[in-house]
Amino acid sequence: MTMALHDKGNKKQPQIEKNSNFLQALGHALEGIGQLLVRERNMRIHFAAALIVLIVGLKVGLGRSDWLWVTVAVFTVIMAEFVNTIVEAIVDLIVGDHYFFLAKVAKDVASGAVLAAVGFAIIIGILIFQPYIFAYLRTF
Ligand SMILES: Nc1ncnc2c1ncn2[C@@H]1O[C@H](COP(=O)(O)OP(=O)(O)OP(=O)(O)O)[C@@H](O)[C@H]1O
Repeated sequence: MTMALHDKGNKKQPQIEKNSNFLQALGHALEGIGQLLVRERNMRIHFAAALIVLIVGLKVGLGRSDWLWVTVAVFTVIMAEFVNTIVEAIVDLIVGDHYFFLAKVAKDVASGAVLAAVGFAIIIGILIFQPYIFAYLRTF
C-alpha cells in the first residue's frame, strides 16, 4: 500500500528546519518509532512474538549468553523493519502512485531483508529453546 504524501492528521506546525535541541530531536526519533508501529502491521506481530519469547525465556530461566542471542535476534528483525519502512517511504515519496520496476526492486529487496532477519531469528530461537522443548516433551 502506497504511503500518504502528507500527514493530514498532524495539527502541529510543520517543521523542516534542523532540530533546535536534544529533546526535540529525541521527540522526533520517538515519533519515528511510533510511525513504525502504526504503519507496519508486521511490526506489531514482531513485538507480540518478542513478548512471547521474553515470557518463555523468563519461565525457563535462560542464561546470560542465551539472552544475548535472543536480544541480537529481536533487534535484527526490528532494524530490518526500520530499513523496510524507510525504503517504502522514500520510494513512495519519489514515485507516488506510478509503477516503476526499480521501485518494485527496492521495496521487494527491503521486504526480503525483513524475511532474512526473521529467518535468522527463528534459527536462533530453535537453537536456544530446543533443549527446553525436548525436556518438556519428555515429561509426557
Ligand atoms: N511504485 C511501485 N512500483 C512498482 N512496484 C511497486 C510499487 N509500489 C509497490 N510495488 C510492489 O507492491 C508490493 C507491495 O508494496 P507496498 O508498498 O504495499 O508494500 P507493503 O505491502 O507495505 O510491504 P511490507 O509488507 O513489506 O510492509 C511491493 O513489494 C512491490 O513489489
